Amino acid sequence: MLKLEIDSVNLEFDGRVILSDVYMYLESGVITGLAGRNGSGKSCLLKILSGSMQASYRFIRYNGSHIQNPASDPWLINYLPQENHLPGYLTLKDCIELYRIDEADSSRLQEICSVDPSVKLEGLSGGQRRLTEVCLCLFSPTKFTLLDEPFAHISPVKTELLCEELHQQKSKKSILVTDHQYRTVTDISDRVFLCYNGAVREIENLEDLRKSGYIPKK
Ligand SMILES: Nc1ncnc2c1ncn2[C@@H]1O[C@H](COP(=O)(O)OP(=O)(O)OP(=O)(O)O)[C@@H](O)[C@H]1O
Repeated sequence: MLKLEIDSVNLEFDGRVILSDVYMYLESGVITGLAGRNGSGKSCLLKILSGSMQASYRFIRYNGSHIQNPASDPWLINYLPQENHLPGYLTLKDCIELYRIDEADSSRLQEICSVDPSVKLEGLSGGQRRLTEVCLCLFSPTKFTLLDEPFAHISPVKTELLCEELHQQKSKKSILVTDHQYRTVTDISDRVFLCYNGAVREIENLEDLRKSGYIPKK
């Protein structure tokens, strides 16, 4: 089993504390959900874990050993930001190469996205482009995949297909998902963390999300 831990995360912007002494962990074969109100620090935590944002302090361990920069190993973590980030002039075929996706997974990706490999990303609709960027991360052979709002702009039928694929892929890797479609996130996740008041803790059930004020009272 592979384990990635992030510990003692402190993040401030202009003296405003965003994350304080945060600990969270990811394990292979597991889908981890991350919930929390707007602005609670979820995206920042994913960026810090992926190595794309500096924190005032953070300590990352991979299988018990400290790692300085998670981004230095291209096979370790990939990260889907909240906004689409791939240049529009790339075709799906270019992206499949860039993400080192093998032939079998590439066929599956094209099936889910219903996109021709010769099409440029700029020629896709908002939802098609989002789904394509999500699937590229998911099918890429990294050990950990961090997905920030993978269900945004995606139709119900494609959301269901994507959830099925997340289940398939978790046998090969560890997946972290944060998204405000909290029912989808809690349904697919094996464990769920809540980002609240600068801290992150594991929750037991939807009632914990309700108590935190993240989801409405019944
Ligand atoms: N580069 C930055 N400079 C200043 N403040 C920032 C920066 N990036 C994030 N923040 C602030 O940090 C806080 C946490 O932001 P973050 O994007 O992590 O929230 P989030 O939980 O992902 O929210 P949402 O659910 O709305 O996407 C917010 O108050 C945001 O304004």
